[in-house]
Amino acid sequence: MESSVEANGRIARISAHLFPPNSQVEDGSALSRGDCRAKGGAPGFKVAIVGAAGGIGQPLAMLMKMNPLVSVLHLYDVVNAPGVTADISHMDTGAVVRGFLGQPQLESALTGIDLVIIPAGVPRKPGMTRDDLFKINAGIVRTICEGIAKACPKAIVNLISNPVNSTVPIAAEVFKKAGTYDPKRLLGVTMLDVVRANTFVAEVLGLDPREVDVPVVGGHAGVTILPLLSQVKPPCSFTKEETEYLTNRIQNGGTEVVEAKAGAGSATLSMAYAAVKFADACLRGLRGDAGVVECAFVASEVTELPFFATKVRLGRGGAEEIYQLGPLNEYERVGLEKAKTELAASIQKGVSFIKK
Ligand SMILES: NC(=O)c1ccc[n+]([C@@H]2O[C@H](COP(=O)([O-])OP(=O)(O)OC[C@H]3O[C@@H](n4cnc5c(N)ncnc54)[C@H](O)[C@@H]3O)[C@@H](O)[C@H]2O)c1
Ligand SMILES: O=C(O)C[C@H](O)C(=O)O
Repeated sequence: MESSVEANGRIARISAHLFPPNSQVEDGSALSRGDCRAKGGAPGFKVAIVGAAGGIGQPLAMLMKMNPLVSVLHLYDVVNAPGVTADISHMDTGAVVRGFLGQPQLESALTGIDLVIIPAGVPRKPGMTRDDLFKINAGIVRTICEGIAKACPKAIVNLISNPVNSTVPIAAEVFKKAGTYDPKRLLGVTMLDVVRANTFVAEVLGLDPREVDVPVVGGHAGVTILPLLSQVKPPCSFTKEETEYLTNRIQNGGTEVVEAKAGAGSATLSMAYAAVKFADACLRGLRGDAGVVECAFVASEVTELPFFATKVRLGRGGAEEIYQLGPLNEYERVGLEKAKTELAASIQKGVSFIKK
């Protein structure tokens, strides 16, 4: 039987591991078996979620704690981070969870991190566009990216905060200013558009959504969300009515949820699912897996715009290869022109916010 001194020493060791300097995790949450196991050094990546106590952040934290590629999970928010951290840390999976609360702890939350996922910021209410969130979220994203530039300039960044069409250019400008910009490592998350497109197309085709792959290009707002229905896998064709129904439904999927939630926010659960699907792909890329391809909003030369969402191949350096659009039909070519006009203005708005 172990002596009480040995037992105390072990508890002290666990506590020291769980309560890094500046961590706000409370004592009660510290003594979890999940942390004992991870003390052994489960191999994996260090992931931070910024905005971890929010509607997306909480289920995202839960799902990332379940991801075997994650060894350390930092949960940062300006409110409620200790409670969410205590809760998640009791899950008996490998990742060590640490909580960080408030601006003074942002740098500690980000230090040593491989992948930063950012769902911080306000969500839409009915009647609002994503661009209406710019005023508040632009400043939030700037602050977080300044922290990333200082604490983990080589991390892959998955940016979820809306309006993505402007927040990604904001992040790029912050990183340029700091001298840390690597376009391959900055990815705007458009995975929810793909998830929705796969679901809605599968409904129309009478297939299992897991068998369907719909490329969605452009950006992440209204007409900038451009599903390429002519490139659906498995190969299939749609009537004009089906094409219009599917394109409208995919472009307005976010608004559908905002209206159904009737003032209580926007998509959180499907977004957390999509964010984890995308983060997992980024981690597999970081690990060196071959053939990891997903859609994302990235710095791009596919069109004349400086940012555009297309399929990208994810590797050790982030978005290592950016795929061309492929052949478009007439309906998609018209959609592309509309998408580019709106995207150009949103990108410029983001750039000017930092350059002003
Ligand atoms: N890219 C996408 O497909 C997609 C999908 C859904 C939602 N979103 C966007 O994600 C964002 C978050 O949505 P939500 O429903 O989780 O909102 P929410 O209000 O439920 O949660 C946001 C969280 O961010 C935190 N936060 C605010 N300022 C912060 C800061 N400076 N640093 C760290 N955390 C901060 C808040 O405290 C809150 O916990 C919104 O902008 C929303 O529009 C994007
Ligand atoms: O629609 C929103 O405001 C949230 C998000 O961008 C979505 O597509 O669900």
